[in-house]
Amino acid sequence: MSDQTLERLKLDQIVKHYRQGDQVLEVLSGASMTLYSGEIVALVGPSGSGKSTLLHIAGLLEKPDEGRIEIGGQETQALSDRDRTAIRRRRIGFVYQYHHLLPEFTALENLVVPQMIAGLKRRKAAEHARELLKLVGLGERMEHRPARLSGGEQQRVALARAIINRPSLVLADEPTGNLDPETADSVFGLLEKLVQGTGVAAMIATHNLELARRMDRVLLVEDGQLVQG
Ligand SMILES: Nc1ncnc2c1ncn2[C@@H]1O[C@H](COP(=O)(O)OP(=O)(O)OP(=O)(O)O)[C@@H](O)[C@H]1O
Repeated sequence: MSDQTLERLKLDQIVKHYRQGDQVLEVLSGASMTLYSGEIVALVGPSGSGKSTLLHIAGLLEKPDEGRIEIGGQETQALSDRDRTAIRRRRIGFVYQYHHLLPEFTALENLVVPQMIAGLKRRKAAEHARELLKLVGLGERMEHRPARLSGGEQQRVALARAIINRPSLVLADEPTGNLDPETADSVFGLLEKLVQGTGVAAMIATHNLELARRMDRVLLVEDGQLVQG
């Protein structure tokens, strides 16, 4: 099997309810999808349709009420919380609308920390972080804290952080939602460049339909299900 056909994420008949007072809200009612190596897929749908919920479930941050999740061919339902965390750390990179960088740390340190948590020595981690920061165009800004970076630069660091431990899956929730159209475009271009040829698969929730059209596929959350757009 070629790398391009490897399953990175499989969601099968995912059901998720939330309780709101006496009411039960069914957000996902049998959502299924498969994401293959090398694909960048857009996740679209109206506000409140369940995009973030789906990403949280795919990223093993939340459990569904029903359904199966496979990450890289591995079933996850029966795993302990500890094993779920291990998969999340090793295999999944997250990007959010707000960068979630550590504010007291420089751009460089923000990339060093997750690598050290994954077991790398500081020197090796710093070397790798420098290389990646140069690649994302921040070679001159490595020692800046997030507050001293522009919104676009912060998201470039956040993207670099998401892929620094070489995940096989990147999940992004409105990664360009806070950016002006031109910066959004360049941040998305960077994401494309970073995952191209690496075999990483990415699923990106967005309200930006122009951006969604540039991706390999569009999935629409509609009535709790996923429909090919
Ligand atoms: N922890 C929670 N408890 C109760 N209800 C929740 C919870 N999380 C989400 N919801 C509800 O589930 C629905 C789906 O929310 P979700 O954030 O997944 O939508 P979304 O498509 O990502 O929206 P947006 O585009 O506005 O970010 C919403 O009605 C929301 O209020």
